[in-house]
Amino acid sequence: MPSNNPDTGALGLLGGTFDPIHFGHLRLAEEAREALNLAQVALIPAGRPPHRGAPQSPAVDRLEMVRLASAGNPGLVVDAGEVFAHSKSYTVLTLERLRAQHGPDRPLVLILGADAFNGLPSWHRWQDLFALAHIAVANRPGFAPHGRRWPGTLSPELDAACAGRIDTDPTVLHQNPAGRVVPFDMTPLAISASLIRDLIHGGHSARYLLPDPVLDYIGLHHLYRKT
Ligand SMILES: Nc1ncnc2c1ncn2[C@@H]1O[C@H](COP(=O)(O)OP(=O)(O)OP(=O)(O)O)[C@@H](O)[C@H]1O
Ligand SMILES: O=C(O)c1ccc[n+]([C@@H]2O[C@H](COP(=O)([O-])O)[C@@H](O)[C@H]2O)c1
Repeated sequence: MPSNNPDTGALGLLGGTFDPIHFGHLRLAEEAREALNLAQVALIPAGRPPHRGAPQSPAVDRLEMVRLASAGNPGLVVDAGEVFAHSKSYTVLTLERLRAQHGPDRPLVLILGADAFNGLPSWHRWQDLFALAHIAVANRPGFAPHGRRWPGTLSPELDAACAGRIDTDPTVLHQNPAGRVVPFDMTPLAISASLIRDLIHGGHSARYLLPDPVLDYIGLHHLYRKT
């Protein structure tokens, strides 16, 4: 039986630009926590995401929106270790920090949407990620893997790196601290931060795509509006 102790049980890690955080992120975290029996999921807003331009909203606002979105859910915690750093938010460095913090035995589970997982071979020191954490991959509308065809659609290098690591039984995540790749299904939600930014920029409503307190914060701070 996996431990749900918030200090020792498997810890999920969901990094993102969160510009802004939305229900796609929150359901990803919540469904991962439930489906994979994670003790908690840490939301880790990126300061300088490596593979895209600078976020539209300042770090302080994106962090506050993540705090507002996760408030009241003891299954979610906020990790501000990346968001104010001046260096790029390389996941391998964050995993090294968290591995040192939590010790060699605690299972760490990096949670990725299918789009992020497909891009893994372009990440900094990506092959080292497997020694530091497990990887759990969720479906995302518009991005190919998984279901019955997965992992047949992976790029050859990702396919090779995942060989012998893939398991559909999430209990493996609790038997080792790192190294397994587990696909899981979440409620498909075709929500993206860029859609929300575009709606607000165009003067349209983004209501019901993200939590009301986050939408209120966006309004109060004039984020994503036409200048
Ligand atoms: N609707 C969704 N369903 C599943 N996974 C998602 C969804 N939205 C975001 N994710 C995942 O959350 C993580 C962080 O995503 P990110 O902060 O880049 O959000 P985004 O909505 O993709 O942003 P943008 O539209 O600005 O690219 C990634 O692993 C991504 O795959
Ligand atoms: O480590 C890398 O090279 C790397 C490259 C691209 C993305 N990431 C991380 O993946 C997460 C999602 O990134 P993004 O750009 O889709 O918001 C976020 O935590 C980023 O820091 C990490």
